[in-house]
Amino acid sequence: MGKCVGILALQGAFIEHIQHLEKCITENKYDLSVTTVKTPEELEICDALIIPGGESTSMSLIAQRTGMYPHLLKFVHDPSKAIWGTCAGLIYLSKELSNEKELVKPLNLLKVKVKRNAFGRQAQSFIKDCDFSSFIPDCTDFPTVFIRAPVIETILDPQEVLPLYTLDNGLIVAATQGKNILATSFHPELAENDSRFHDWFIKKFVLKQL
Ligand SMILES: NC(=O)CC[C@H](N)C(=O)O
Repeated sequence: MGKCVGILALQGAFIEHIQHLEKCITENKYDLSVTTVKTPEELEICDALIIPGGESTSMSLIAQRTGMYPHLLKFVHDPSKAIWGTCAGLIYLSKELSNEKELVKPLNLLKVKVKRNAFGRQAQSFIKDCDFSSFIPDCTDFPTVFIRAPVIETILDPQEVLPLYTLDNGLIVAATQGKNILATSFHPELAENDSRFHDWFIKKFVLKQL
């Protein structure tokens, strides 16, 4: 039976992730299914989990109030699962927050210290063409969306966490940990009609073909 990719749907931009994944599955005939995850039963059937962008404070509070927190904690710490956090998802996966941390109880997985809203507020959001060809073949011009984005301020375990993409000013905005964890401070799910990032995630982290 094919693997199942879950998208945490407590809060935030989960629909866009589903649309990209379904496009990749249809176009490449991957033996994969996609499901939203709001309950422990939905999480149980997943081999991978994407934690979307949104608001990490809200996501954290909802996870605690609905009783999902311990289930998420167990799932993301299982090394057989593929995990990807985008923006608020990156914050929620991290071990340490350097600011605005009062109401967030993170999943304590990604061995980094993260700064929330590192580029300022909503008005300072931006889209930038980024060259991801060092890890996605021929992807030199990915329309990369940053919305009140965090940055990885410190890598706490350089043996395990590798920077994947760094902006010209030296800020780390994407990283991997081991072979199963990906974190991006930007939103590949908001790239219109461009599913190259999702396709790479499927191939490298879910199907482990790369
Ligand atoms: N686009 C986003 O996911 C924003 C993240 C938000 N600024 C937070 O701190 O949770």
